[in-house]
Amino acid sequence: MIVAENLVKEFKVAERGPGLMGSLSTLFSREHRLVRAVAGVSFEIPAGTKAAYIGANGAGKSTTVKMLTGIMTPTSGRALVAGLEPYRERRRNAAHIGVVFGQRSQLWWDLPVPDSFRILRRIHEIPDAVYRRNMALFQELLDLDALGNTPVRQLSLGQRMRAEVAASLVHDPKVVFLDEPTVGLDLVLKEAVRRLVNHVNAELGTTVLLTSHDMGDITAICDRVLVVNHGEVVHRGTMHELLRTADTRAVVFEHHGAADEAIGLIVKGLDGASATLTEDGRVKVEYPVARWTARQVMGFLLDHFDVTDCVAPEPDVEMVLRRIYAGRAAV
Ligand SMILES: Nc1ncnc2c1ncn2[C@@H]1O[C@H](COP(=O)(O)OP(=O)(O)OP(=O)(O)O)[C@@H](O)[C@H]1O
Repeated sequence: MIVAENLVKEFKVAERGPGLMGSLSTLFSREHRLVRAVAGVSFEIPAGTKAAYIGANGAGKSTTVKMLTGIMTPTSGRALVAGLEPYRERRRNAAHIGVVFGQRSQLWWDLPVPDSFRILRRIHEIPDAVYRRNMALFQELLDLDALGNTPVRQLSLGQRMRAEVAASLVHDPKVVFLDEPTVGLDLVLKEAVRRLVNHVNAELGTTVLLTSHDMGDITAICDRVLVVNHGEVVHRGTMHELLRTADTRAVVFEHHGAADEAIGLIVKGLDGASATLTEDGRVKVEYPVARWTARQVMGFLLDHFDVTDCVAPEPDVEMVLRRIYAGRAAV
């Protein structure tokens, strides 16, 4: 449904000297450098998939999404969304995609939210039954009525984002691009947006591409993950596969005996491992996977302690991503 084939986007940026004179000379300068925001990205997202497109600030996510939504033309390579090249066929493409861009609004700035929806209904020629069904769903989950007749420009960020997410879905698009869709929302509304996106995906098979720094959004919505770093995709797969790239694993256990003695013994016996006391009085062992297998660590614990309970928690997704962003892991 969404295909990126070796997508590249370069920007020509004027070289700027220091200080005010530097800024002024930029106006006349012929010195430019090329910024490679997206450096040959390829991926395929099948219909009905909910994919996360994640990466550090400046990694090239928004630029990729701008090419996929037709706002920008690639320097080279090709994008296909539901069979169309978005930047060549912007109007046809707009009919079957929905977009939320944190900073850009698809609503009419000087009009109240209900007016924007009436206009969108006309533009997309949305059948009555579809419009009514969707507006009822948005009301139930996002309480759009509460936004009243305030012009969009006077809404808070969170209020506007509720309307933006609804507007992106009002015409039953085949594909929805969500760039930071829960920014500014409180916990209850974040949850509502996640439910809405999951609902339309389950009911209508809507393909979702989500860009977010909010790990809660990613784990609650996405079944696939693409991680981009310095303009290139460095990981693709399921969330589980992403977590398996962690270079440390953890085991948390309870035992009959003193925790501080256990901690000392573990640090001595398992080279490179750390052991800490958890808030609820259990011992957490973190070990490098390059040095120890789970079997060896479990064997050590069972040999040395009278273990009464033991769990192996999933690696922390933020820790895994920090490592990838820092350039120490490319999968
Ligand atoms: N119009 C532009 N002109 C020049 N450089 C640009 C332009 N747009 C983006 N860039 C540069 O391209 C790189 C990628 O930017 P992009 O906005 O795609 O990153 P991002 O991954 O979406 O970041 P964030 O998480 O901060 O939103 C950055 O170095 C940015 O400065």
